[in-house]
Amino acid sequence: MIELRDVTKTFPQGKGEGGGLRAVDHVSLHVPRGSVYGIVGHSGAGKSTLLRLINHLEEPTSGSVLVGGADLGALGERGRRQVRQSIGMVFQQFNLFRSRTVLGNVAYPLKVAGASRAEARERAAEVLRFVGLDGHARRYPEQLSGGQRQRVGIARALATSPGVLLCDEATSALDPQTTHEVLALLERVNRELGITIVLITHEMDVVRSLCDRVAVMADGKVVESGGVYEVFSRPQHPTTEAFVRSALHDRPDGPALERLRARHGGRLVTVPVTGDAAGGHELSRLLREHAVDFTVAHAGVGEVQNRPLGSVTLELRGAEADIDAVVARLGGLEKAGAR
Ligand SMILES: Nc1ncnc2c1ncn2[C@@H]1O[C@H](COP(=O)(O)OP(=O)(O)OP(=O)(O)O)[C@@H](O)[C@H]1O
Repeated sequence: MIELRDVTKTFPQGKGEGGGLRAVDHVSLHVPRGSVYGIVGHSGAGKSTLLRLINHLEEPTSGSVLVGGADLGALGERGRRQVRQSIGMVFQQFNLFRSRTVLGNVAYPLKVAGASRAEARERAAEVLRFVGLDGHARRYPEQLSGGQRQRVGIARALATSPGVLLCDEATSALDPQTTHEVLALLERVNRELGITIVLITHEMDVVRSLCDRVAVMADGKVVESGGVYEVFSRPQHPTTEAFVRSALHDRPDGPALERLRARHGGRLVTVPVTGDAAGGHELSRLLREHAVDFTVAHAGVGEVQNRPLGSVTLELRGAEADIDAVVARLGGLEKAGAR
């Protein structure tokens, strides 16, 4: 649905190499039709610029951007406008017109696209029903809560029946409960309307609950990408590792590990838990074989894409030689805090 081929965007006013700032640096990315694709990264990593390249609010310095097979760079102004109309956008700060009603906000892009007043109002009412705000059509944005405003933002983005929805930190200004509701709505947008979603966020929890695929950006580059479960279970890049740990909260950090050591006299090992049940059986067999006893000292196991993921930190007790044998056999399983 969306393809970026070796895309670079340099801003001339930056202080980087050759006087320019490379906000997006040789990025290639493929977003399959019907997927929910998350782009994560710290502030300044280049996420917003990447999103703006997809709907051609920014032009790439080099490389090409294809949406639905059409190369945006090769299209004329009219073609680009058409492609842009097939892409909806949702913003962190909602960007609603304060002086227009909810219905007026949602009808606005339809009027711009040339719909009659009656058509625009009818379609706007329809999308407002979809987002559960049909009773609020005559209100003004400031009479609504943050979550309701974002639902209006989503309704406005859906009004022109786009094939793609781009979300720029769509839940970052919302509290956890409202975030949950907006993510559930975006999930319906994807599942019921078949709309491809690309969202940028600095919260891995958003990726975990909504996305099928994820790309991690650092310094303008995509440092890692893949299926959400694969990236969560085997992060390769330090930036990814930090994001994943922030969502899973599964391992004791340095100070927590010190407290565990003070509390538990035996040897501490951290063992990953994945969807692979065989790994769990292997662990209990090892402990039994070597007559090593255990206590759970710390655990963080949840679900990612409906499959278990996390880790447990165990205190092992038994003869030193037996514990050594278990720890050695854990081999591929990760040892942390072992002493
Ligand atoms: N129009 C512009 N002119 C000059 N520099 C820009 C422009 N837009 C972005 N940049 C710079 O490009 C880099 C990437 O910015 P971008 O907004 O894409 O990052 P981001 O990952 O979205 O960060 P944030 O989460 O803070 O929005 C930053 O160093 C930023 O200052």
